[in-house]
Amino acid sequence: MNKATDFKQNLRRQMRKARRSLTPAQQRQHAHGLLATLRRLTQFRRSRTIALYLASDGEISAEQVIDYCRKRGKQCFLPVLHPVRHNRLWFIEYKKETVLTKNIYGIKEPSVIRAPRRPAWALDLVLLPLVAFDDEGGRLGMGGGYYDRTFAFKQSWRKDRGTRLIGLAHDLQKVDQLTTESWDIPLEGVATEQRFYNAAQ
Ligand SMILES: Nc1nc2c(c(=O)[nH]1)N(C=O)[C@@H](CNc1ccc(C(=O)N[C@@H](CCC(=O)O)C(=O)O)cc1)CN2
Ligand SMILES: Nc1ncnc2c1ncn2[C@@H]1O[C@H](COP(=O)(O)OP(=O)(O)OP(=O)(O)O)[C@@H](O)[C@H]1O
Repeated sequence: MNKATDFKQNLRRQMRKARRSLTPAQQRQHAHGLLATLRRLTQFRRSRTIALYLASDGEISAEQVIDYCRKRGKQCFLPVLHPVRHNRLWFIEYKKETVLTKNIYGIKEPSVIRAPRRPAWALDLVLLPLVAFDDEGGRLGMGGGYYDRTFAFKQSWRKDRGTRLIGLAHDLQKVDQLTTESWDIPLEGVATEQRFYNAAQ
């Protein structure tokens, strides 16, 4: 294992532990603050089709955001591990009546049978879970490369077009600078319970 990989693994372990150590009261506060941050964001206000996630492992909860979106008539989608294409995500609409099942990581996701899917590029906004971030759009995920592979098409497109990618995190998950890999897809910014870190120049 090389030095950079070692560094990433250690950072993952450290950050996952830190976010899991938050108390239920802090988690609730952060979830509430996150919605306030997003409501101030033009990119969020303008989006009609939004992908979110169901939190696990201490991730900042997006459920208040989901409730808000539904009230505002925005369509919500959840990532589902692609049943055939290795390490890619599908996005399935998440309605009140959507049946959820646990995936191989124990994360709840919509059951794919007969569910309407949406290709990644046809979403207005994707709110991504992450393990660590910096203020230049760098993102460290769980290590599966799911989001990077799914959004690899963005690298060949003009940067200012198509699906917008914004990370969601607890403010404590911020680091000075992450080393970026050739396959990393940069985020436009990261929203936390405290503020929005804008990475777009
Ligand atoms: N809430 C949520 N949903 C998500 C993601 C996420 O990060 N958060 N993903 C973002 O990509 C995808 C799932 N990716 C994941 C990748 C690894 C692990 C994980 O727990 N890995 C174990 C080792 C698993 C193994 O046995 O191989 C670990 O690191 O402990 C979880 C989710 C899609 N859905
Ligand atoms: N576009 C891609 N094509 C092929 N392999 C890729 C691509 N993107 C990432 N990978 C591979 O996926 C693996 C995991 O990548 P990385 O550690 O950056 O994941 P991550 O961003 O932390 O995870 P996730 O997106 O699932 O939260 C790497 O070994 C990398 O080689």
